[in-house]
Amino acid sequence: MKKRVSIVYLLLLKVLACYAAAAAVGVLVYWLCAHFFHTDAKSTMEHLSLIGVAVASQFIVFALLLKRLLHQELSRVLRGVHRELRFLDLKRPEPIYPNKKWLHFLEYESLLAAINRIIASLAESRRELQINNEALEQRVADKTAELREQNLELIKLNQKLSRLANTDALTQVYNRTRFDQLFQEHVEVSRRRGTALGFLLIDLDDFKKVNDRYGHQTGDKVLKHAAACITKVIGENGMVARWGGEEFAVLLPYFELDKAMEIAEHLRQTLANTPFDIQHIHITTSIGVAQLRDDETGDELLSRADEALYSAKGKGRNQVIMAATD
Ligand SMILES: Nc1nc2c(ncn2[C@@H]2O[C@H](COP(=O)(O)OP(=O)(O)OP(=O)(O)O)[C@@H](O)[C@H]2O)c(=O)[nH]1
Repeated sequence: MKKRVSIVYLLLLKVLACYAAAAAVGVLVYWLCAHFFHTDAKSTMEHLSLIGVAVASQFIVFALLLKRLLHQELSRVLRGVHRELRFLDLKRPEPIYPNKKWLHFLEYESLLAAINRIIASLAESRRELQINNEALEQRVADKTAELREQNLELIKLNQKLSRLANTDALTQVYNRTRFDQLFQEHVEVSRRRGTALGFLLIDLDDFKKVNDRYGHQTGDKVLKHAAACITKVIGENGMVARWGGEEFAVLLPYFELDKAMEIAEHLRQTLANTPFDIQHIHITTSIGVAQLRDDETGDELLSRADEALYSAKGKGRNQVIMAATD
C-alpha cells in the first residue's frame, strides 16, 4: 500500500523553498551592495547596514513569494471543489469520487467524506422540502376545491334567494315588486329604441264565488292553475306576474296592439276552455289590453289598461277590451 503523507508537509516544503529563494536573494543583495559600494565591510556599522539591507530584501521577497504561494494553493483547492461540484444534481445525488492524484494526502479523504456528507444531507433536506411542498400543494388544491364547492353552493343559494325574492309564493310567477322593476326597465328600453311594448291586465271573473263555494284553499289552487295556464300561453313572448289578489299582468315586449289583442284573446279562450281539473271549476277572465304610446308614461299605460279591464267587467266579463288610444 502506498504511503500517505499530510498535505501540511507539502506546504511546508513549498514554504521552505520560498524561504530558500528569499535567502538567496538576501545573499545576492548583500554581495551586490558590497560590490557596488566597494566596501569589504570593514567597519562594524557598514557590515550591519549591509546585513540590514540584505535581511530586509530577503523579508520582502519571502513575503511576496509566500503570498503568491498561498494564493495559488487556495485557488487550486477552490477550483478543484468547484470542478467536482459542477455536475452535482441534488435530485439524483452521487458522491464525489476521489481523484487518484490527491489520494496520497491524508486530509484529502476526510475532506471528501465531509463534502459527501454535506451533499447527502443537502439532498435529504431537498427531498423533505419537496415532500412538504407536495403536501402543501395538495392542501392548497383541496382547500381550493372546497372553496369552489362552497362558492357554487353560495351561488345556488343566492339564485334561490333571488328567485324567492322575485317570485310570488303561491303562483310561482313574478311578484309585484319584481314586475314593477321589469315594467320600468321595458318602458325605458321601448322609449329609447322606439320598439313596441304591449301590456295585458287580466282579472279572474267572479272569483269570490269560487272561494265562497269551494273554500279558500281550492281558490288558491285555482289561482295556481290560472297562473300556469297564462305562463304556458305566454311562453317566451313575455313576462307574467301576479298583480295582486286574483289579478295578473303580462308584459309583451316588441308586441304591437293587434298582436297583443290576439295573444289576449287566445289566453281568454284557453282559460275558459281549461277547467280546473279536480272539481271541474270553470273560470273566465276579463282582459284589458294596451300598447305604450310615444307620449305617455308607464303609469298612464297602466291606467289605460285598467280602464279597459274595468270596461270588460262592465260589458259582462269573459272578454278582451282594447284600451282607448286617444
Ligand atoms: N283563495 C284566494 N282568494 C283570494 C286571494 N287573493 C284574493 N282572493 C279573493 O279574490 C276575491 C276577489 O273578489 P272581488 O274583488 O269581489 O272580485 P270577483 O269576485 O273576482 O269579481 P269580479 O272581479 O268583479 O269579477 C276575494 O274573495 C278575495 O278574497 C288568494 O290569494 N287566495
